[in-house]
Parts: sequence; structure tokens; C-alpha cells
Amino acid sequence: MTAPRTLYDKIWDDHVVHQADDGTCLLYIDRHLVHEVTSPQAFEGLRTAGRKVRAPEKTIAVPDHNVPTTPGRDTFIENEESRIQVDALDKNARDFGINYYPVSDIRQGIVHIVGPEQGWTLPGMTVVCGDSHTATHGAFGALAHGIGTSEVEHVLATQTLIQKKSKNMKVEITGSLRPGVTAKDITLSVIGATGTAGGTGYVIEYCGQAIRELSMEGRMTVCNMAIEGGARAGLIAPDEKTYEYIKGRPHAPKGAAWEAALSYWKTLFTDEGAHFDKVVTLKGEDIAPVVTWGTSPEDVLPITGTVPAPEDFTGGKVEAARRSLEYMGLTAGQKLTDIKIDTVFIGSCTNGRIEDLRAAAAILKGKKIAPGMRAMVVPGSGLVRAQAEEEGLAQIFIDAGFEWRLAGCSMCLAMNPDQLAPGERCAATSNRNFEGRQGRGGRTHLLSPAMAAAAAVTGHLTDVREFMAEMA
Ligand SMILES: CC(C)[C@H](C(=O)O)[C@@H](O)C(=O)O
Ligand code: SF4
Repeated sequence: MTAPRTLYDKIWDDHVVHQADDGTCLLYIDRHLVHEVTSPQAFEGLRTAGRKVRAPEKTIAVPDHNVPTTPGRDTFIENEESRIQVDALDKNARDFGINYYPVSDIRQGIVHIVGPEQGWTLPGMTVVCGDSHTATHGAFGALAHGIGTSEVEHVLATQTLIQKKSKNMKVEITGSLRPGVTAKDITLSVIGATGTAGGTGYVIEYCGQAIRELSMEGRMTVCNMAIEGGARAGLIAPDEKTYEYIKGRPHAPKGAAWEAALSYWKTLFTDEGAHFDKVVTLKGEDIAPVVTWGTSPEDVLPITGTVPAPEDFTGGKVEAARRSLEYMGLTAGQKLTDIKIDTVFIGSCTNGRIEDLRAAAAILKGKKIAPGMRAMVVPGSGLVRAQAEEEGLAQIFIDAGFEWRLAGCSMCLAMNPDQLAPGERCAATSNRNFEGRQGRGGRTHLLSPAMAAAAAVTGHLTDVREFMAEMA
């Protein structure tokens, strides 16, 4: 009898091509996602060495970070550096014969939204990308994580990656979420509990009733931020919801291959008695709608709270909190709901999928954004955008005063024209609130799509539960 294994152990074991004496392994890679920022040098390396892409059919490229999201962008990218990167991806994708969704293709979007949407990401796979938020794909029970540019070149050339195994961590969310609480609140609350280094050296498996009750899109939101908690990757065992989501997608297995895949996927769970090196448990009922107050994702509190004081912390966190408060322009003791905002960003690979847009539109229906507010919705892919238009969501956003954009990373990070000006304060559904992340001097509060929508209407951070009660 073999020893009980975790889901991570099983996927790892299934992909080891070679193990060295010191435990370092060569892993087979099933899917390699590529975007314009971290790939140009990697392709250049191949070219110089006269090498080919080893498995072009398993390599998928899409430009997302640099592309402007304003209509008409396909003819003009103003920023020269951005244009060079997007043009390079265009050329590399064609020269090396890999799968490609150019800006002109409706399937274009954020790489972590496009992969699952097109059925590239499947349970039990190893998925890598030169991007830290590759953890998103773990929602399917795939081992998915970011890699550096030299590793991108290695994977392009060999379809393998040199890796050391991480430790196993379990994050269990018991019970059910209360109304107004979402996947985003789970993932931020976990980081609040563990800190941004809590997952360092681990691969996290998220489990428990509240995780099971999430949709696939919610599970992607949870796994997306595993990296913000320091983990190598986050994953969730596949179930009926997973199969249902995948079935019929363009690159999902079909016919007999589907049946074969399904019987393999059904073996992808953590065995009874398998060992976890670290376990964190949160009660679903205890999780509130949360918002970040500082410049690290761990600076998170229930929306009913007040801005903390540096003295509330210990060690290095005292100075970090002082600096955060100064940068954020906040005073200790201030109610979070008193914080006025001038910008709302709904989008990103954390919360740019159709259910996120539905949640925001449900709050905004028949409402107007606060005077002077700049609010934008940036769908995660061209297909999400099209679906939102078909469902009438786009009109709700436009009527409320939101800008209705094309797909891309947009204001998640300031690598394209969507940026905050110094001192501007944004309620954002993205995943990082680092200093200057959304533009130099810009201030970011992370929250869920429903919370972002409520803030757009009231002009300040708002408890979505109260907002909903007033609406009813
Ligand atoms: C540009 C890219 C390398 C980066 C990442 O790795 O995550 C970006 O996607 C981000 O979210 O900061
Ligand atoms: S949406 Fe944001 S977090 Fe996601 S890949 Fe783009 S820049 Fe990175």
C-alpha cells in the first residue's frame, strides 16, 4: 500500500521526469502561458541558439499588460516600450508557431482569464507562465505557478522545468459564507490571518465547505491571491463544478478522451490521512466583507473596522504600518467607511470574470456613481465583455456612469495608460495595493466587486451589506 498523498504530491509525482540526488526534479510542463512582458528575451534566447519551441501546441500567448483598454487601441499603442513588447509577442508567436490571441481577436484578454476560458487549463496539469498570478489556474486542481524569464526560455525549449518540491499547507474554510461575503473576502482574510509570508515555501490546498460552495470563478479568485500570501501555488481539488465548467470549451478533451480524462481527474484529491506541514482554518461564518487600509495585501480588515495605529503591531510591522498610513494619507482611528475615494477599478485576473461583473452590476442597477468619481469596468477578456453586453450588464455600467473598456490588465498595474495620478485614491478589485502599483503616488484599497460598486455610488468605502439592506 502506498502512503497517503496530498493532491499536490499526486500532481508532482505524475510529472517528475528526473530526480537528482539532492531532491531537485525535472518536471514535465503541460501548459505554458506567455504574455508580452516576460517573454521577449526568452524568445530572443531561442533565436540566438537556433532552437525551436519544443511543444508549440502546448504554448499559448496573449498580450495583456501593456495594451490600452480604450476602444481603437488595436491601431495605436502610444507608449513605445509597450508597443515594442506587444509587437515582439506578435512576431514571436507567429515565428515559433504557438497558439496566439492577438489584440484584434475577441478571445484576447488577461492570460489567466483566457487560459481557463478556452479550456487550456485542466485538472492534474502543470501550468506555468512568466507571471506570479499563474496560481489562478490552481482552481482546477492544476499545479500552476509563476516562473522567471530564464525559466520561460527553458520551458519553451524543453517543455520541462527544474524545481524543488514545496511543503504542503492546508487552508480550510469551514461552513458557509454570509450574504455579501465573496471569494475575494475569503482570500484577503486568509492573507490577513497568515501574513504575506505565511505561505512561503508551501503549496496551499484550499478546502472545506465554503470552498466547495464557491463557483469555479470564485475558486479562481481565491487561488489567484495564493501568491500574495507567499505560497508557490494554491490549488483546489476538482469536482462536478470543475468538470461542468470545462466541458465543451474549445480545448477541452472530447469524446473518448473526455471520458479518459474524467476518470483521471476523479483520482485528484488528497488521501485520507495525508500529511500537511501547516494547517490554517477559518470559519466561513466569521468572514466579513473586507478592505485593505495599507500598502500590503495583509493590511486587511472588516469594513466595519477603523484604521489601525502603528502601535497596534509588533516588530518590523510597526514601522511598516507607520509608512503605510503616511503613504495612504490615513489617520489611526478613522472609520474605514469614512475613507473617501475618487476612482473605482473593476477588473483584473482576480475579479474580471462574468460573475464579478454580474455582482457589481447588481449593486449598480438604476444607480449613478458619485459626482466627480472616475469609474471603469475592464472585462478580463473579449468574450467576458461580449457576454456582459449580451446580458445587459454593460448598459447598467454605462448608465451608472462607468467607462466600459476593452480587455486587459488595465489599472491593476501602471504599465498602460490606465493609471492613478499622485494622491488619487482607488477602490480596486485587483490583488496588489503596493505603493505606486496603480500609478505613482496613487493609493489603492483592495476589495470585492460588489464592495467596489457600492463605493462608486456612495463616494466612500462602504459596507455592501448595509448598501443592500437600504436597496431592499
Ligand atoms: C508583469 C508581471 C511579471 C507581473 C507578475 O508577475 O505578476 C504582473 O502581472 C503583476 O501582477 O505584477
Ligand atoms: S491583471 Fe494584474 S495581477 Fe493579473 S496578470 Fe495582469 S497585472 Fe498581473
